Formats: sequence, structure tokens, C-alpha cells
Amino acid sequence: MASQDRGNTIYLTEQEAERIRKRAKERAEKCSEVKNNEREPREATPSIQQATGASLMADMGGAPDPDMIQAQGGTLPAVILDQPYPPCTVSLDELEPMSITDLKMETRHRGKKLAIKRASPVVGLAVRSWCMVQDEDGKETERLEFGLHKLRHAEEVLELTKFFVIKEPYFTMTDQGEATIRIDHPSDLVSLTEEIAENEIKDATAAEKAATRCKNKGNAALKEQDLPEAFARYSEGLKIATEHSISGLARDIARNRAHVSLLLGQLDGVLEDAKASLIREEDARSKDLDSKAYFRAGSAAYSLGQYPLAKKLFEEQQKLTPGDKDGKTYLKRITARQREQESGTHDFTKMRVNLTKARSRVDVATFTGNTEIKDSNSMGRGLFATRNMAADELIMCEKAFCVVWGHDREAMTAMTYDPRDDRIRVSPIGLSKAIVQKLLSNPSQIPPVMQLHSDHQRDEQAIYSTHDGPVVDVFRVHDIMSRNAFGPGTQFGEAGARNASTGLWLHAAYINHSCVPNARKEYIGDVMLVRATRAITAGEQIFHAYDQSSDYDARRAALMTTWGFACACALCEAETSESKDTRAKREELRGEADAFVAREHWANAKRLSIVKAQRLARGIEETYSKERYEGLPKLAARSIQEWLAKAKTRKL
Ligand SMILES: C[S@@+](CC[C@H](N)C(=O)[O-])C[C@H]1O[C@@H](n2cnc3c(N)ncnc32)[C@H](O)[C@@H]1O
Repeated sequence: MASQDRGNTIYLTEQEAERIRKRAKERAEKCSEVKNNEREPREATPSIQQATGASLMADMGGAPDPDMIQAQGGTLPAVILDQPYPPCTVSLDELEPMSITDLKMETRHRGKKLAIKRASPVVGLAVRSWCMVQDEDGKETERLEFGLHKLRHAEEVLELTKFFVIKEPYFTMTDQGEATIRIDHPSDLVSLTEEIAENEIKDATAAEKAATRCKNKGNAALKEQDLPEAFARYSEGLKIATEHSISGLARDIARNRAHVSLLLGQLDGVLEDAKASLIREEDARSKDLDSKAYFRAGSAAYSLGQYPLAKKLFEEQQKLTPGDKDGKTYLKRITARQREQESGTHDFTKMRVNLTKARSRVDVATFTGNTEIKDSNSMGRGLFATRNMAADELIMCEKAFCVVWGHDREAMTAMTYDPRDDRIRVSPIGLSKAIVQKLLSNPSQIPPVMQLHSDHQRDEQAIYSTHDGPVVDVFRVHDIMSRNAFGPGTQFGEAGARNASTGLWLHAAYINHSCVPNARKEYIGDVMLVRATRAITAGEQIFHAYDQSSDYDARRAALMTTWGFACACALCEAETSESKDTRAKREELRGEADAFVAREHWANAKRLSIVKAQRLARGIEETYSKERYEGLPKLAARSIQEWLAKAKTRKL
């Protein structure tokens, strides 16, 4: 079995594919057999010993990983999506406590919460991690598994602390038939990172001492570059200081936390904390501190692409510390971004020149002014032109919401099996991990991402946050990524299906496919440019080609597997109405022509080669009926025609 990965191919033999399907089926059967059964108690000591041994092995890189499979040329993870379920959307204080002994097999314990402590080291595997956990009193032991989204700020969540509360725990089975509590949605696991017990804080003086201790610990962690720890300590201190109305200290901690959040890419939080930290007094020190807060908030607004807000914040900063050079530089950049955003007049040459592997994320504004999103009938929503555009004109240009480059550590490709349609696909799961992380860090971005198309719509009312933080449905992110991600190509030389670069562009995601498109995509780093391939009139729908293969069967199969639709464009209609033999003959000739192009470089072409190329081109063209293909592209002849055009420009 071959699976297409946007140009590259990963092969999975029929036997391997069958093994994945069988594993999924057997697990589903076992789960339904044991549904609602009582949990079988575990013995603490051997369970913990087993996890400790497995963790050691994993750290040494020698632990057997049941998720890894052998595919063409090496191993890669196989992820069975199982039946997706939604994340918990209520706050901890609305859930009823339960204990490990209350767990029922194959059950999502709705309305319940389970407080646990980690009782073993974490076994960190490629896709999921697991460990042993116990009730708070240590009497019952159970296995806990965290799925694909197990990391936060590149660290194992299960290792960040020892104490957790699981919201609406899901008790199920591993593929190997072992009982386990399973976390898929990161928001279903609340880490209790607080170090100071509430009963230690007896009065305002004790509260001030405790909050100051947290602040100092946060500062020390920041010095050590341990940002998650600094964030946790500042958060704890801020909570104590706010609850006890110690306003000066609360402002100091909020200002420091804004700095850490900026470094962690938690931009929404920077804006909130920086605002909360403002002193608004006239003395020099207060002005200086407020200037810092405005600078942090302005930087966050800039990174979020909120240029009018960023401008306002940097102007405030300049009032407090007139002439500050860094603030001034930002104001200049904001003016440039606003111009780009309004008019689409970007300096693409400069963008290209400044692009490097290390600086692949380009500092430019998104421009969408020539387009609008509207209903596109059978294709769902689509992108439409709001004015006439000439051939080659820029229709839109957009900075990626998220890109994972092949050379990034996060790049990870897996074979995913989806029991909902029984298909095995090559999935850039590194991208869905990165999207989930970005959404958890920036909850304001959750609605625009969740509004994107997916085949599996949920009808329940979407809730994107609780008192415990943002809620991200990871199954939905996976479904959305599967239908909306594109590859920005091999701009930095990396190649291969295993580490292909992929990204998500939120506005361009509304562009539908046609095999006879009126637009083409180009990339400069993480920026997608969409240009008209012919004149476009206002009101016309914009189309680009998701798949450009000239092989009718391969193209239609890829459109169905990767994108879930059967194309009904004029070219597909023409090809569908032809006989199989005609299409097969054309494919054979295209194969010959492509081999010729690969063999003979146009720059060295002799007269004889040109004659041969002309014959090949003619042969392909003759397979196209004149009437049927009137005004339609002859895709199979594309590469040989391009070769001929280039060869003829040379003087022979
Ligand atoms: C990237 S999204 C495009 C925007 C999408 N139509 C929407 O409503 O958000 C890709 C999905 O759009 C639909 N689509 C795109 N081109 C199509 C076409 N030519 N015919 C039918 N459906 C199409 C398919 O459902 C596909 O998975």
C-alpha cells in the first residue's frame, strides 16, 4: 500500500497495514467486551518497579515502543485514532471527586474528577508516555497514559510535577490489553504545581512573605532559563498576592510573568499581565517600570499581528521613556506592517534575500484585502475575489499560523489509522502537536482555528475555556489539520516524506481546489503568496490545485484520501468521460516523456533531441480529443512542453 505525502511517498506493505487495522479492531472489541466492568486492583510494588525499569530503558533509548512500525526504509509511529471524544468543558470546582477504586472499564467518568500523585518515573516514548499513579493516600495504584500531546514547552507534562487532577477520567485499555487511565486532551489534566499549602497562609503578613518567596523563586528560575518553573512560581505568587490584595507585589509579579510569557510565546497572557502590572504614577521608577510593561505588551500585540494595538502600546511606552531606541524601532516596523496589511505592497525581494534556515519565519503582515470568504455550495465555504485582478497579480499573502519545518525537532510523520473511514494516512502529526501547543499558549486563536473545515463536525456548543485554562479538542485539531494543511516545500533543502515541512494558513485554508485553477501558491519562508494565473473578475471564486498530478487515477485517489472529495471540475469531467485505454496510453507516453526530461538536460539539447521531444509531445497531445479538451490544460504534456520551450530559447 502506498500513501501520498504531498509529493513524497511512504510505503506500507499490505501486511503492515492489515496489522494496524487488526490491532485497532481487536482493541475496540476488547474495550466493548469489558465496558462498565469493575476495575481490577493492581499490586503497587511490581507495577511501580515495572514502570521504573521501562523508564530507565526509555531514557537509554532501548525501551520497546509498541507504537513504532516498520515502513519503507525505516521505522515510524503508527497512531490509531480510536473513537474521538470531546475534552471536559467544565471547571474543576464543578466536578465531583472520585477515587481510583471507582473507575469502571472503558468508561469516561463524566462529571467526576480524580486527584492523583505520580508514583513512578515517566516512561517517555515517541508518541505517548506513561507512568504509575496513586490515590492521594497511596492505597491504590493505576497506570496513567498521556497521548500525543504529552509535552508542554517541550517537557513531559507528567514530569513537571507529582500531583495532578484528572478531569472526567477515561479508563480504557492499551492496544496490548492493559487497563489504563488515558489522557488525550491536555486540558483534561490539571497539574497542581503550587508549593505553598493554603493553611500556611494565616494572615496578610504570611501571605506577603509567601508571595515574595514565590517571586524570588520565579526570579531564580528565570535566571536559570527554566521558564516553565519561573512561570509556575510567578503564577503561584500572583494568586496569593491577588487574593490578599497585596497590590504592589501583585503588579511586580505580573510584570515579571509578562516577561516569561513573552519568552514562552504565551502572547495573550503577556497582554493581560502587562496591563495588570501598570502603576500609573508620576515618579521616575514607576514610569520606568510601566514603560517595560508597555514594551512587553506591544511586542506581544506585534507578534499576534494586532498592529493598531501594538502601535498604541508603543506610543504609550514612548511617552514614558521618550526616545527609547527599541520602542522606536518597533514603531517603524509597525508602520511598515500596516502598509503591507492595507495595500499588499510587500518587498518580496528583500524577504527572499533575508531568508535563512535559522530565520525562516518572515516578519511581514498578512494581506487579504482582495478577497472574502463566502458560501461555495457543494464545496462548503470558499474564497472569492472582491475586485478584478490581472494575471500574475498578488491575490493574497499570509503568514502561517503555524509551520513545522522538516529540520525542526518537532517534525514528526506518522501513519494514522482512522476507524471512522478505515483509512491509513501519512500524517504530519508534528504539525498537529505544534498547533495544539500554540492554541494552549494563545487561547484567543482557538475560535479561528476551530472554525476551519473538518469532516467530523461536532454539534455541541463549543466551549474553549474553563476556570482551569484553555480547552483544546485535540481530535478536532487533528481533523482540521488533515483537511487544511499544506507543505511550504523544500525551501531549506530538507526532503523526504518522513520529515516533510507542513503548515496551516488560516485565510488561505478557505481556498477550494480545482484541477484547472486560477491561482497558484508560492512560499517565502512561512509566508504563502497566492497569485492569479489568469485575469480574475470581482466575485469569481479563487481556486488552487491541491494536487497537480497529470495521472487521472493518482490525482483523484489523492484528492479523495487526503481531502475527502471527488473533484467535479471541467478537466475531471473530460477525463472521466474518456476510455480507460486512452488514459492508460497517455500515462505511458507521459512516463516516456518524463524519463526523457530527466535524462536530457534542455541546456545541452541537440537538434535530434528536440525532434524527439517534439514527437513525444505530439504523441501525448494526440491522446486528447480536440472538442473535449477545448480550453482545458493538457497536464500530461506539461513537462515535455516546458522542456521544449526552454530548449528552443537556446541558439543551436
Ligand atoms: C482547505 S478546505 C477548503 C475550504 C472549505 N471548503 C471550507 O468550507 O472551509 C478543503 C476542503 O474543502 C472541500 N473542497 C475543496 N475543494 C473542493 C472541490 N473542488 N470539490 C468539493 N469539495 C472541495 C473539501 O471538503 C476539502 O476537504
